Amino acid sequence: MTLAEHHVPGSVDTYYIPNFVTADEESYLLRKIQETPQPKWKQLSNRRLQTWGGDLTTKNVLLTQPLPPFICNYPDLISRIASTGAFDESPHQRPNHVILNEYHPGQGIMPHQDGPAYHPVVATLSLGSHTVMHYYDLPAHEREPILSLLLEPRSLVITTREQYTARAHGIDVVMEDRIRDFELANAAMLSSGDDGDGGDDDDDDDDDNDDDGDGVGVTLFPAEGEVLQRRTRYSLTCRDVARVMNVGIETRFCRERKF
Ligand SMILES: O=C(O)CCC(=O)C(=O)O
Ligand SMILES: [Fe+2]
Repeated sequence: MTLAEHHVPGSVDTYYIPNFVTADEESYLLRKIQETPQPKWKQLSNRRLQTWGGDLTTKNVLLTQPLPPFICNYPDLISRIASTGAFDESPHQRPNHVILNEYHPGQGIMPHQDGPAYHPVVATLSLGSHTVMHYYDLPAHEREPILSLLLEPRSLVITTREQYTARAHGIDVVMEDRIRDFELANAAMLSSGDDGDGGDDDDDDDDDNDDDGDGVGVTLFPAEGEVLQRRTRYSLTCRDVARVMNVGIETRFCRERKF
């Protein structure tokens, strides 16, 4: 696979990979996430989150902690992300920091930028539900998005360079997404015929669009017409913090396992 094959048409520095993890891997990851102890969660006003890989100091140094085995060993998510080539020019050639966000239907994240602590590449895996991610020119408030992507469950979206440094991104606070309200830049890249229920699917072909000619897989999720009801979505936002300080004993960013 080359990253270029997954370039989102009309975008700057944005890549979309459907079915980056299998339905079985998704179920496993969701179970592991449910099993994490309550105190690991940080409650924010409109979502809750966990931080894996360590905490950032006020000077943007990562005090490294080991990443959980369920993103290093099985599935080998970190290596799989590294193998896309997206992190080839980042300081550690792979993510060393992951934010897990949980969004219930009706929750989202205000348009924002991810800031200077990270090398300007972010890879985000969606689990459990779709969402629609909007990208904005700066300043972001009260502007129409310049790019909108439907992020399917199990998909990976990668933004790099200018898309990272010169734009904001956000998720609307809505219970359902009216997919015709936005031009979805990745419409022709979506998987199809996949009911998203964690069962086995036979559509491993990334280019397998639906047949109705408009490129949007309208039967992907419980959908009435062109409205996609949101379910609870978990996202893993994976990035490389340039400056690290090893405070633990195991700080090799799960580099050693090869599959
Ligand atoms: O949930 C997402 O896909 C985006 C999360 C995000 O933008 C962040 O954590 O900075
Ligand atoms: Fe962000």
